[in-house]
Amino acid sequence: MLGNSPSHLNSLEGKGRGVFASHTIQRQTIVEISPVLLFSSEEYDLHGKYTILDQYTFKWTDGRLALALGLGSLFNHSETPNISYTLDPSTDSIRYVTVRDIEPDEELCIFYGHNLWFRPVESLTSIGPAAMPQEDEDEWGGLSALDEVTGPAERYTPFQDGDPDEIIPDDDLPLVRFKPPPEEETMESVMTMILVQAWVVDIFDPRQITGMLKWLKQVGLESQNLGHLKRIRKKNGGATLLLTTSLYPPTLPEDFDLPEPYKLLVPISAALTPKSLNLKSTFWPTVYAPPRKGEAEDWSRGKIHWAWEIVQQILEAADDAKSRGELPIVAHIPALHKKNNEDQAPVSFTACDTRRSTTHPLRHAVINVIRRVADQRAQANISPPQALLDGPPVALTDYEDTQNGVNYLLTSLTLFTTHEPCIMCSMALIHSRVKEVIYIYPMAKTGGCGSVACLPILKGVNHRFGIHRWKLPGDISTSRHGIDDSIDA
Ligand SMILES: C[S@@+](CC[C@H](N)C(=O)[O-])C[C@H]1O[C@@H](n2cnc3c(N)ncnc32)[C@H](O)[C@@H]1O
Repeated sequence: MLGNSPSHLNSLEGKGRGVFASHTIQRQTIVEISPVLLFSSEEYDLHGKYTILDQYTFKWTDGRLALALGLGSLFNHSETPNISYTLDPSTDSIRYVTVRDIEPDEELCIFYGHNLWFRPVESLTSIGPAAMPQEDEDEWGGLSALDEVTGPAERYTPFQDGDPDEIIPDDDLPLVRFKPPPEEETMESVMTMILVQAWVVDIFDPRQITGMLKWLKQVGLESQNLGHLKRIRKKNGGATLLLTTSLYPPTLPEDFDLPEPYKLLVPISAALTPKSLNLKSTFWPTVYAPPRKGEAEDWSRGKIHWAWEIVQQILEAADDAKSRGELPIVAHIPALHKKNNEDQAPVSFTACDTRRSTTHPLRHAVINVIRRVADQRAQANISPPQALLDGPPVALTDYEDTQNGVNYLLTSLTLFTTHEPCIMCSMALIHSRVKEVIYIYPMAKTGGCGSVACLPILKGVNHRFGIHRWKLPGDISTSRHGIDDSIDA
């Protein structure tokens, strides 16, 4: 270690030399500025790629090849880097900056890209060969053409071992929860709440109620997402039974001799305050669920593992989008399970931002992915079920137009996105009733999920969704998915 230098070299089994912190280093500290040696691709093809330098060279901003001097060539790779780096063509140098606080003797690592030419020591428990580099996509090293391509690397994924149901404490999570200020459900927000159309049926003989509740269970209607509403409303000695909020009424069991079901407007969410309970219950008996202090869903090991994999996938998809000339913004909705049909393979949706290729200013990744879900739903709903065909003729388009709530496309679903959604996209997510949003890069000037504004907590907005920022891979300004911070994602 030289003088007061923040870092020093050391060796690690399986990695060779690496750079280590000499003392505690704070987040956002420049730990190294390495001048680079630049040489042409012809020189590289003729000589460089046949030498050890091949493991240290990478593509410079203008297509030439670069070798970092100083410590720059000695940072090892990590999937969870604590150092980000910026290429500076004006000084032909690279700046290395810490992305979080660093402990003394901790190794300082950067992220080389997804196409490694070696197996990282962290992944040695997994089976299969390491991936080969692809010249155009790699940011670091391994630029020589290789003899055979052996498939993608088995990625090292934290949280994959151990009990998947174990709840992980917030401090150990790879993400940060957005904590909205405490809220009160005001009369105004209750008045602007959105109601949804539901099918109900009158039951005149109270002895039939138990039988009908059993029937709901048998046909799977009981498990529908209506936990915020009571099932039965008492009426003139009889009762009205809430059946479903689906587009079409269910076919009722014949042995009960019930009248035709009809539609009613019912609240879309539980009541947060006694006042809203009174109001909502005038539409339909509603459950009272005042928000518990600090209420937030726990993260299990299994859920983090699931999310981790998806985060890596969308980062790769953003690389792809970038290589096609699009903005490197990707949104993904995993595993859309069809209700009451568990045999159906889960469907997931991914879309990237296509503003550039379509020259259409609204083709944001989030809007594109919601559209995909809508298209899929539209296809699934193309023909009316038998119950409707048996009834009086109804024009399908009129029928759909009158259905409040059929457009709640993302109920119970999580949306992943590389960049914090802009205000337009955050509003679209509210309309779609998404359950939670996980984004990687905050957008300080345009983000609608906590940066510039937080749409789901605005007055008059009647749907809340959870917001999480993934802690990786660090600062957008130095990331490979960096975009102009005035662009709305
Ligand atoms: C740019 S050099 C880094 C410094 C290198 N460790 C050394 O001693 O010269 C890249 C090489 O380091 C090794 N390396 C870097 N990160 C690694 C990791 N996570 N696991 C195993 N080897 C790694 C690989 O051999 C790779 O070709």
